[in-house]
Amino acid sequence: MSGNLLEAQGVAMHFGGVKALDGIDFTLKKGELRCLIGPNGAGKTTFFRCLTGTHKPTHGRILFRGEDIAGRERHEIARAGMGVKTQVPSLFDGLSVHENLWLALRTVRSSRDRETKIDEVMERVGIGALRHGILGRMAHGQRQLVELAMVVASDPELVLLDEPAAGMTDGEVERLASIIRDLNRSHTVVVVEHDMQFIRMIADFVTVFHQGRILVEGPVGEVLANPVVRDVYLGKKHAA
Ligand SMILES: Nc1ncnc2c1ncn2[C@@H]1O[C@H](COP(=O)(O)OP(=O)(O)OP(=O)(O)O)[C@@H](O)[C@H]1O
Repeated sequence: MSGNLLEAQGVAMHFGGVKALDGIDFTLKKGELRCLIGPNGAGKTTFFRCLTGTHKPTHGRILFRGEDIAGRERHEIARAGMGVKTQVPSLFDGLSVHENLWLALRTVRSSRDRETKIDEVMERVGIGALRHGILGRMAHGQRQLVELAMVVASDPELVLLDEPAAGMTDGEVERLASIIRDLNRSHTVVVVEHDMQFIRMIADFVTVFHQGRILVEGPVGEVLANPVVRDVYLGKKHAA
């Protein structure tokens, strides 16, 4: 056993002739907050989808807690302890935030325990004021926070967030950044994001994707100052 929570070994994903991923070796330790960044078309979303079971990789292994999950169904991967924000299966627009969380926590038998858990999750994500708000009437940013609360409620070992700051106001982005940092005290977190301002707010360690490969990884300050990374973002030619 390597001691890694997640390990990708030689993961490739081909769509016809397009090599969206071309041999990804990636490791993540328990307790990390890792950001996956890279320019458009770099392969971040494809990698995320391989991790969560939306795509079955063409080649390679994905070990989660030591077990190969590559190609498994999404619900099996979720059950193994991965919480994914883009795929919240049971969000009801006609119900309130409290009602949605109540349903999400139906495996908690005792009503009192369930209420306690709901309060805890709402406080953690800072949505106590939205408790009785109807989901379908909420602004985009508020809804994003509710979706995050649904993921937190399931108490996954690993939280995967795909562009969580997309479409949020500056204030909401700041709040989201502090929620994610707080969440990382108890959970391992992976964030796919191309908003650099947001990356600077939350990241310690980043992995840069480029043309289906990992170009470089390291501490955020070092990586963002790397001239090769800058060139890739500015679209200058670079032989990876
Ligand atoms: N379902 C698909 N069919 C064919 N090609 C695809 C498919 N999904 C992704 N690709 C291609 O794979 C490459 C990587 O795309 P991907 O969406 O993973 O990049 P990304 O880094 O997430 O980009 P962005 O930041 O724009 O979301 C791109 O060339 C894209 O066109």
